[in-house]
Amino acid sequence: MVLGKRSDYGDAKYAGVQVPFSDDIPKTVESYGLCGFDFVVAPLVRESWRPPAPAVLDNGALPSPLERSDCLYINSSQWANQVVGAVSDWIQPDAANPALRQRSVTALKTQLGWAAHLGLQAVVMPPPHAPGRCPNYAGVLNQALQSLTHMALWLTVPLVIPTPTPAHGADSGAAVSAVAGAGGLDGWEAWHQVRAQCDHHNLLGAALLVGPTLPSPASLKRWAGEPVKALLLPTAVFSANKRGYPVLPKAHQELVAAFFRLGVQVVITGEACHAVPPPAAAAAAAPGAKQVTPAPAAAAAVGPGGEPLGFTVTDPGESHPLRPYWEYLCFLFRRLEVVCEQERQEASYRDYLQVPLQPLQDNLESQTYETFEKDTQKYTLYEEAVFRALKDRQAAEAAAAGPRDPFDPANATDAPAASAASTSGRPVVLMVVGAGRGPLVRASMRAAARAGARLRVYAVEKNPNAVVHIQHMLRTEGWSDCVTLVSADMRHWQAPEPADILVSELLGSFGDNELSPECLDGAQRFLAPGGISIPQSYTSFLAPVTTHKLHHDVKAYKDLEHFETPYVVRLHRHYLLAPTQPLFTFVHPNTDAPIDNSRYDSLVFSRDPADGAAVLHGFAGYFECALYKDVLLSIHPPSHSVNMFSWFPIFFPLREPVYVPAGGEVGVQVWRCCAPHKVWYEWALSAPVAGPIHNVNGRSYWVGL
Ligand SMILES: C[S@@+](CC[C@H](N)C(=O)[O-])C[C@H]1O[C@@H](n2cnc3c(N)ncnc32)[C@H](O)[C@@H]1O
Repeated sequence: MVLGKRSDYGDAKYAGVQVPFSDDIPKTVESYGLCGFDFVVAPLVRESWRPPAPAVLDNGALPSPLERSDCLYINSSQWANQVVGAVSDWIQPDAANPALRQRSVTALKTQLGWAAHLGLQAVVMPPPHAPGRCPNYAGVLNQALQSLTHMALWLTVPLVIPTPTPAHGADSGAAVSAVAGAGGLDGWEAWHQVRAQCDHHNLLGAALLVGPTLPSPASLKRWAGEPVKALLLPTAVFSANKRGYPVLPKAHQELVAAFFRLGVQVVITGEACHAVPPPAAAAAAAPGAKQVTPAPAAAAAVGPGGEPLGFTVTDPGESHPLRPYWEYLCFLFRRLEVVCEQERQEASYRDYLQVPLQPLQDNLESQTYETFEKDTQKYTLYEEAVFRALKDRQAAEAAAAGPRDPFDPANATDAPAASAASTSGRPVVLMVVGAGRGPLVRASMRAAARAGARLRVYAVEKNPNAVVHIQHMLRTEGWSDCVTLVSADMRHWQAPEPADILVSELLGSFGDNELSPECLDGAQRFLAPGGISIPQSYTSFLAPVTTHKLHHDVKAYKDLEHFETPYVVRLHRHYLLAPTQPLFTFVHPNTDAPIDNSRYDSLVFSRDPADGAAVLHGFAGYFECALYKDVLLSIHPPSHSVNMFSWFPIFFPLREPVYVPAGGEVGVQVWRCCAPHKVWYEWALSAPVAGPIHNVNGRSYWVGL
C-alpha cells in the first residue's frame, strides 16, 4: 500500500514499528507489513541475554558469545531492508559500577558486530544514560564507526531528557537549558556531545524520542540541519479522539509533518507495541494498545476525524491493533501541502552540491540556457522592469515637451502609446548585454508592445554558439529590422550609438559572483547620460547555517580545496542560526571614480538564548536585486520572488563544524578580492572562535575575468 508520492519528500521508507524480540523475524516483518508499516525495529538479542564471562580458551577455540536462539536471525538481504536492529537498552558503558560498565562495553561490541554481520542498514542505539557525560559510550561508538562501511547507528536522543534525580548521579554541570521542556535537559546538547566526540561521523544519526512535552518550536528547528534519521513516537503520546482513534496533540502533529517534509521516517514505539501479539492472533486477543478501536474489516480507511483516506482496507493486517496508528500517520502525511511543480522539479537537486557556473569564462551549453528559459517568472519580472522604465521615459519626455494639447487626438488617453514612445520621434535604444539565446530580447519586445514604445535593440552576446539561436529567433519572429545581433564581449565592443536602456542578467546566486559588476562596468561606456541599467542594483546576504549533509559531502572530498569553494545548492535539510544580513551592494551605472569592485565587510549574528546552542557548518548566501525601482528579483528568503527557480542559494563551508552556545554570537569576515584576471572570495570566522581565512589568494576557487 503506498501512502503518496514518497519520492517528493525523500526516498527513505517512512513508517516503522518497534517490535519485541522475535525468533521468526520474516514472519514478524510480514505481519507488520500487512498492517502497513514499511519496516520493524527489532531487538538484536533477547532481553535476558548478557555477554558470557570471558572464556578460558582451550586449544585456540573462540567460543561465540551468541547462540542461535539468543539473537535476531536473518539470512536474506530482503529482510535486511526491512529490519532495523535495536541494541539492548540496559547497556550503560558509563555506569559507575565497573562490572556493569565492562559488561556493557562487551555487550555493545558483540551486538554491533552481530548487526554488521547480518548486513542491517541501521541499528537504534540506547540513549546516553548520563547525558552530557558519556565519554565511554562515545568512545565505543567511535571505535565501531571506524570499522563500519554502510550500517548506520541511530543514537536515541530524547528531545527533552528528564532532569536526573541525585540518585542517578546528576550534578550541577549538566546541560540544563531554557530550550528544554518543563524541568528537562536539552536533548540537543546530549546529542552534540556524542557526535562531536565521534568527529561528526556520517554513519552516526539521531533517532529523536518524542515525549509528551516538546521543546519550544524555535529550538526544535535546530534539528532540521542535523542527521535525524527517525522520530520515535511512543503510543503514550497519542490520545483517543471521540471515535476511539489515536490522535496526536497539535504541536506533535506539526512536529511529525515538519519531519515528514524533511524525509525523516517515524517509528511507533512503546509498551503498546510490545504487548501486541502477531496479527494472526490479534483478532482474538485483547490488544495491549490502549484506547484503540481496530478499524472495521474491508472498510474504506478513514482518518481520525472520519474523513476518507482514499484507500480501502481489505488485507489481513487491517484488524491489527497498531493499524489505527499507521492510518493516523497516513492522514498526517496526506495532509502535507500539495507539492507544487517547482518543488517537484527541484526535488532531485535538494542538498546537492554544484560548483557555480562561470558564464564569463566558459561558454554555456544549449541545455543550460534551456533550463534558464523554463523560469518564466524571471522573464516576467524583466518584462515588467523594462515596461516601467519605458513608461517613465515616456512620461519624462512628455514632461520635457511641455503641456499637451488635449484636443490633439494623439494625446487621447487610449491612443496607442507608440506615438508617445519618444516625443523626439526616435526609437528607444535598448541593449541586451549577455543575451544568451534571446529570452531577454523577447521580454523587452513584449514590454515595448505593452508600453507602445518603438525600440531599436542590440543583442550583445560573447558566446558564439548562443548567437546562432538568436539569429534563428530574429528570422522566425520577424525582428530582423529592429534587432541587431552583436557577437562580442560587452567589455570591448564599440557601440555605434548610446543606449537608453541597458538590460542584463549576469547574476549568480550571490548576486555579483558571476562578475556582473565587472561586465557592466565595461558596458556602461555606451550608456547614454541619464540612461537606465536594468538591473539597477543588487545586494548579497549571508546567514550562519547548520547543514550536516553538505558539510559531510564537502568533507568526503578529503582535501582543502573543496572546503574553500562556495557551492550552489538547493538547501533543504538546513537551519539558519540567525536571520540573514546584507553584505555587498553593487549599483549600476557605477559612478564611483575610480571604480573598485573589491569589498570587505564583517557581520555579527546574535542567537536568541531561548533557541539553544547549535552547530555551525558554514554560511548560506542569497541575493536581492532591484531590476527597476520596486521591481525586485530575489532569492533572499524574506523577499523571494514567487515561483522563480533560476537560482539556488550559495553555501560557503567552514573547514570544521563549530559549536555556538545558547545566546552566543557568530562573527564572519568576507572579502571580495579582484586581480587583473580573476575575482574570488575569502572568508573567515571571527566568533565564537577565530578561524583560518579560507581561500587565501583564491588558491582553491576563483572566477575568471
Ligand atoms: C546567465 S546567462 C543569461 C542569458 C540570457 N540573458 C537569459 O536570461 O537566459 C548570461 C549570458 O551572458 C553572456 N555573457 C557573460 N559575460 C559576457 C560579456 N562580457 N559579454 C557578452 N556576453 C556575456 C554569457 O555568455 C551568457 O550567455
